Amino acid sequence: MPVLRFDNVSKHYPGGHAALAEVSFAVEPGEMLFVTGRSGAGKSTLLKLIQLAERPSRGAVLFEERNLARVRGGGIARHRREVGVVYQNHQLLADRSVADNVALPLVLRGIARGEIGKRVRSLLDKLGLAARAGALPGQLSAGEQQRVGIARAIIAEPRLLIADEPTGNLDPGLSAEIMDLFAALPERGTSVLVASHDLALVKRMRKRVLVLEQGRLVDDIAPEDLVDA
Ligand SMILES: Nc1ncnc2c1ncn2[C@@H]1O[C@H](COP(=O)(O)OP(=O)(O)OP(=O)(O)O)[C@@H](O)[C@H]1O
Repeated sequence: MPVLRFDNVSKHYPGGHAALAEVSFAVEPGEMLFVTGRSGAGKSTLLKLIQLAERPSRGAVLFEERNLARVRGGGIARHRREVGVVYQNHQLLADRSVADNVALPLVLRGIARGEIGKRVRSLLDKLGLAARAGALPGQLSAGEQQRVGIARAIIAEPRLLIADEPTGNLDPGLSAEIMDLFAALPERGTSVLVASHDLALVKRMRKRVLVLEQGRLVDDIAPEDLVDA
């Protein structure tokens, strides 16, 4: 059963042209893929539909075969807990430590304090952030901040992780490091969908690539069909 399925999805913003037009694709459990396209092609809109930040004008978005159109009220918060989100600008809480930022999704789920401490320490360790646990976000480098953002997005082991231009502010070396982190996630069973316009980086990762052009899905490229950047 796919984790995520877009079935003929179109999105028109009020007064605008089609931001997405008849887009269909499915993401399998543990799969990593990219969505790419020029500025305005519809990448962010596609991710917003998955988080229920926007609703489709036509067609259906299905999460584990549940039509998100039927998810309303308290169901929206429950759905969002199953989808981890990594933002370009981190959106970390400036007055909380790294450990507290990463712990937040577990605190919101009411998990016991001792268990939270254990899970946060173990993940920070894996991401090379153990020594920064007590630091405030403002004391970290851009790459470290992005790793904290990723840690927060994956600590509760979401079924799907989505990221919008997660390496937008980072230099090429750090971008590659962050992408490698994402690529390791499917091993935990998390599917990963990354929007990026950095074609060289996308090609280097050798994963499936969806190509959007003016809201249309014009290509769905298998890893073995990617040519070298
Ligand atoms: N809230 C909105 N209201 C009206 N039009 C919007 C809104 N959000 C996006 N659009 C339009 O929808 C289209 C797709 O935008 P979207 O942000 O999804 O593209 P994108 O591929 O993510 O671009 P970028 O790489 O610049 O972020 C664009 O024409 C954009 O102007």
